[in-house]
Amino acid sequence: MQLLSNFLKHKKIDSELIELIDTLMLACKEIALQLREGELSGVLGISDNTNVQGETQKKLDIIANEVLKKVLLDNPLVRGVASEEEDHAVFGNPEGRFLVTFDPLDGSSNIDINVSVGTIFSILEVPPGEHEDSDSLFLQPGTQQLAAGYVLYGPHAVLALTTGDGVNMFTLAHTGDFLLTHEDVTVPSTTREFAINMSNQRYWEPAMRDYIGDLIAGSDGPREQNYNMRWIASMVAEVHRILTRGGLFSYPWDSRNPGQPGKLRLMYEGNPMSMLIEQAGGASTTCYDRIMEIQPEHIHQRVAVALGSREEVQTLMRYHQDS
Ligand SMILES: O=P(O)(O)OC[C@H]1O[C@](O)(COP(=O)(O)O)[C@@H](O)[C@@H]1O
Ligand SMILES: [Mg+2]
Ligand SMILES: [Mg+2]
Repeated sequence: MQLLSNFLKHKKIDSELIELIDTLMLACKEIALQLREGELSGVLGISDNTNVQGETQKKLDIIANEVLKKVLLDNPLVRGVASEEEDHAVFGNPEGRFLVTFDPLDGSSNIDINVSVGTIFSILEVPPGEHEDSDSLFLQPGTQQLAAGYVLYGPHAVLALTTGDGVNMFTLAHTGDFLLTHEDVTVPSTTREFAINMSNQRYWEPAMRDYIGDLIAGSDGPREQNYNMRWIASMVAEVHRILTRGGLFSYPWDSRNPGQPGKLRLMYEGNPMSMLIEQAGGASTTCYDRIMEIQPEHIHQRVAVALGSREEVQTLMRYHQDS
């Protein structure tokens, strides 16, 4: 089985990008180790802090964030990083070529119950020209991403990676190497499985209520077939399932926070997951528009998300367009 860096060299990926991905994986391996020890290393539970989005930070949110920040900023290729857990972007080498955004630990409500969590990342290039260090360097649409991926810390740790030429998966071996385990992953275009937090149903737009209502009606409704439902409350695990066997995942706008486009974050969750899903032949939208074409206005911007098997996402969009 091929090593991650050999595979990327073989694919003729830019050597600096390979070096950056290797650096990211160093951090993810460290996070995987901390997670493995659980209660034994005293890393479970909540901290006394809240992040910029007003969410209580788990101890492991902070640890994962610190590991990624340190390892990445030690690499001179990195100009700066933006994290879900930091108020503003943090900068390293002024001559660095790359910008990295990350959700250090996605699905952190699952840590204490020993259910899968993950690190989601996106790699951008510093735009041409002279720029001061500021959040605005990161405000590029998802179409500008050079690479994106996640490491899912499940029963085994697995990296899903795209550098803009398909999606490949690598499993973390006991030797500490990521080895190629799935090449050219594709999302089936149709599905009978959906993932959404049904407890928010009464807050959704009528179009979303109608769409999900028709899935639930199954063979007795207009879709004339039965659908199954999953909700892990860990986007990284839901996307991994979709990359593995298809499906539809949505965290839509809801009226609990009417002024907020959605719960998930554009730069740390929406864009990287959209790039992976699109590169695997799926679709990723806000229910109305392609996520990767959104021009971000601030780094912590939120977004409504509906992604997965292409034909099912198109059906969901038709419900919204017709409403
Ligand atoms: O608890 P809810 O409202 O169902 O939200 C679950 C969603 O929130 C998230 O946990 C948000 O990510 P974080 O854990 O990084 O804040 C997603 O992974 C998941 O899809
Ligand atoms: Mg998250
Ligand atoms: Mg998180």
